[in-house]
Order: sequence, then structure tokens, then C-alpha cells
Amino acid sequence: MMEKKGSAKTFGGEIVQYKITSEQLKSDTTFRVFIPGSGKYPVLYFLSGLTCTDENFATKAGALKKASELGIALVMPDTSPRGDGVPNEEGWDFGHGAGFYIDATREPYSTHYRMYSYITQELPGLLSKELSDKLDLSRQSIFGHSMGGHGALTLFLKNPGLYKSASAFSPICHPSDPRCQWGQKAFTGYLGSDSSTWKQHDATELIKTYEGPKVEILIDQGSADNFLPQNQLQPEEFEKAAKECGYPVKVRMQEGYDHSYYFISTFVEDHLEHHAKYLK
Ligand SMILES: N[C@@H](CCC(=O)N[C@@H](CSC=O)C(=O)NCC(=O)O)C(=O)O
Repeated sequence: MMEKKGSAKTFGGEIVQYKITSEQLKSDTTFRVFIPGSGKYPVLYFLSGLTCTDENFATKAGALKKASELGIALVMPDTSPRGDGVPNEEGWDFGHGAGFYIDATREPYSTHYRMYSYITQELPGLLSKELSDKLDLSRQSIFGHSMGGHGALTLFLKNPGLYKSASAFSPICHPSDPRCQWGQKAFTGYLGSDSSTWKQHDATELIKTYEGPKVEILIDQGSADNFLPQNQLQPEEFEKAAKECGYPVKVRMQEGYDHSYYFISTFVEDHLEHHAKYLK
């Protein structure tokens, strides 16, 4: 059951925060939904990055006006399971706020950290049951930022046809690469040290064997992003792999922009228009 925690009218539509007890996450979790008006709308998921909740994109990205104009509903989940019973670690790049949109296979994380199944199965199932008059779940697309960009790309590539389109802001493109410290930490912790299992959660690896519809993927990356020289993101590796297998990917290097929501809000309308081409 979806419990309504709060709502507000905005840009002619409504943004609502829901709380559920998730079967996959074995914990309570919240998500926000923006519904443009009184019709039935296609759904665009936004997956947020490390340290975020369902609040960051809703309040900082400036996406709601354009989503309202285009007639696209937005669904904004949290980034991990949370709560007293959910194992956590020191630091902001693992544990709470850092679920990496995968199903953990390693104890003690495997019981709760099932963000992949939550986003691809449980959440759309709930939405189609409880908001069937407002959301058209036969038309879904996905985008995200950083860790959430990794989530958007991998969920799209792992489920051909489930999402009509995908895009990302400064995504973690190659988390199984030894130079990507976020990926090394998360995949070792959630999946174990056998790195052969990591490739199925790595966009740069997945695109090499992808066999579904080749809908253009849009990526925006700021040139002044401090995580870029640290090799946490590696958009060049994803672009190279896509080119080699003939998948159309547009990577736009945006001069002087950093990793923040100032960057996201500058280009978010382009991403909404990109998805509208495939959702409408
Ligand atoms: N808290 C950290 C910074 C963490 C950070 O930059 N998080 C990004 C996503 S990074 C990759 O997934 C983010 O979106 N933060 C939320 C926001 O509202 O900006 C630190 O202290 O350095």
C-alpha cells in the first residue's frame, strides 16, 4: 500500500511523496511522483546519485515545469534501503544513500540492498496498481545522475524494451574498471571480490553485448567535474565501446560545468525533450 506523506500543487500538476514498506528492500522507503495534470501520462524515472534521497532532484533540478509542458510524469525513488535494521558503513559512498541500483549478493547486504529489483519490478508494479488512472506504465523511460546515471544506463541495457529511452548526467560509466574507486568499493562490498560478476552491472561492458532497440543515449558531462580526473566517471570508455559496436551515443562535454545540480538544472530540459521523442 502506498501511504501519501505529503503533496503540493505545482505547474498545474501535483508532486506527491509516498511511503511504502518494500518487499524487495525489506524496509520502509519513500519516493516522489510528479503528475502533470488530470490525464494519464508516460513515466520517466530519475535515479539520483550518492548521498541523495527522493528530495534532491524534485527540489533542485528545475524539471517540473518542462515535464508539465511535455505531459511526462516523473518518478523519483530513494537511492538505497534505509533504517535501523539496514546495514550501513562509515562514509558516503557505500551503504545508506549508495545502493548502486544492483541486487547485492553478499551478506550482510543481500537481504536489503535490492535496488535493481525494486526499481525494475516492484515500483512499476505498485504504480500500475495504485495509480493506474494517472500513469501509463507501458511507456517508461529512465535517466539519472552519477551513481544514478550508472543505474539508468545499466537498467536500460539489461532490460531491452522495458524503457523506451535512457539518458544521464555525469554517469559512472565503467564501475568495474580498477581506476573507478566508487565501483571497486561498491561492487566488492555488495557482490564480492570475484570481479567477473561485476561486468553485468557495468554500462561499458553491457553495451558490447546489447541486442535490443538502439535508441540514441544522451549523456551530458561537465568538463570541470572534479570526479572526472579521478576516473570515477570515464565517459570516454563508454563512448568508445558504443562506437565499436555501432550503438548511437551522444556525449556532450559541457565546458566549465561541475558535478552539481547547477549543472543538471542547466541541461535538464534537453533531457526531458529527448525522452519526450520516445514516450509521446
Ligand atoms: N557528500 C559528498 C558529495 C557527494 C556528491 O557529490 N553527491 C552527488 C552525487 S555523486 C555521485 O553519485 C549529489 O548528487 N549530491 C547531492 C546534491 O544535492 O548535490 C561530499 O561531501 O563531498
